[in-house]
Amino acid sequence: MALDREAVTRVLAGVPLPGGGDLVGRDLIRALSVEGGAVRFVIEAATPDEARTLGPVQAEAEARLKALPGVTSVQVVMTAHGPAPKAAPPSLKIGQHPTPQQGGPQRISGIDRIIAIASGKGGVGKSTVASNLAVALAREGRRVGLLDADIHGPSQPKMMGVNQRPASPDGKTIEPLVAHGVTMMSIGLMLKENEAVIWRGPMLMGALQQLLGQVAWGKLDILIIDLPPGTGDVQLTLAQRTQLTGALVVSTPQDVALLDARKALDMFSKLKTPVLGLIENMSTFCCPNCGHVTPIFGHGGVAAEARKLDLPFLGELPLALDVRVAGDSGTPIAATDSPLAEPYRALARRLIAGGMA
Ligand SMILES: Nc1ncnc2c1ncn2[C@@H]1O[C@H](COP(=O)(O)OP(=O)(O)OP(=O)(O)O)[C@@H](O)[C@H]1O
Repeated sequence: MALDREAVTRVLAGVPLPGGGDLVGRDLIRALSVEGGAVRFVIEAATPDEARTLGPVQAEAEARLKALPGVTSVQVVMTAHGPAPKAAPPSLKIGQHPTPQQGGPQRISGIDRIIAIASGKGGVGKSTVASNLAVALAREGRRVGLLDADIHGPSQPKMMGVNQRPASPDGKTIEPLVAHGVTMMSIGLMLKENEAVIWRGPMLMGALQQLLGQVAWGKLDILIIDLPPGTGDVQLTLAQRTQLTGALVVSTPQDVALLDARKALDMFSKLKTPVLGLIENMSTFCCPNCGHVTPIFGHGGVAAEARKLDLPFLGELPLALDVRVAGDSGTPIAATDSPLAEPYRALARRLIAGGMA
């Protein structure tokens, strides 16, 4: 039987909690995703203290899931409401409380434009678009930065093929890494592998502020920010503190993804962040064997939505096995000579022509 959310939920419902009840019954599971054999979710504790007592529960849940047939990997993140713990956050002091900021959103010196890549729903390919667009823009000669701000599931280190810990010779400035011509930084590079993230609210804002302000980005034509999916703290903090050129919203053509994309669009409108355009990912599926093209998710939905909302439609990106394989291998397809690099090149050129990159 194929692995699915129900099977995973059943296992989690069997993991007991110290004070009675179980992980599912007491509603502690958030953002559960099951992709192939990869299971990811967040355990949301009420307080940082409770998060600490749930350590053994997290380990038990991981062990039980790993024993479930079909599971190849389990990634669990712990979050907590309430005041952030006083204990030192990860090294290089990423994750400190934010410092007060006078005035409204600010520019980052040396960076001409900042574009956030957003999606309403997880798993629609936002990170894939961010990395490929960054590489395609760099191939067009732009000076490009890529900031992975997806605190709960940073995927850019894997997609861009980097895993070194960034250096901080002076203990204050963080030196970004460079991959495929792109200057990059990810919150994932600052955390130890499997380290539980128990930041919420202020700590999260502090971490983001540090990544924007303490990373030695140098001179950039454009900084691309890969946001977490949805409409949460990171999006809010970013729009309130940083002068964004605008946001690009990625969606698949399915109604359910579009429904969530509308929520993201509504959030940007409330935050007064211009939406520069919509992108349809997984538009059509090109069979790697016979070349036949199928609109698996009902191609054209995002273009129609863009027309309806009077927003620019910036392009369609096909669903293709090679795109995923390239992302998994650390060399985005846009960095290769594959014909599948073409739609990303076209997107990059379109942004450059429109003065957005
Ligand atoms: N056009 C595409 N063709 C094939 N696979 C794709 C494509 N776009 C994304 N994928 C694959 O789908 C999965 C999810 O993509 P990705 O991580 O980019 O999505 P996301 O929206 O950033 O997800 P998350 O919400 O987890 O941050 C990845 O395995 C990725 O390789």
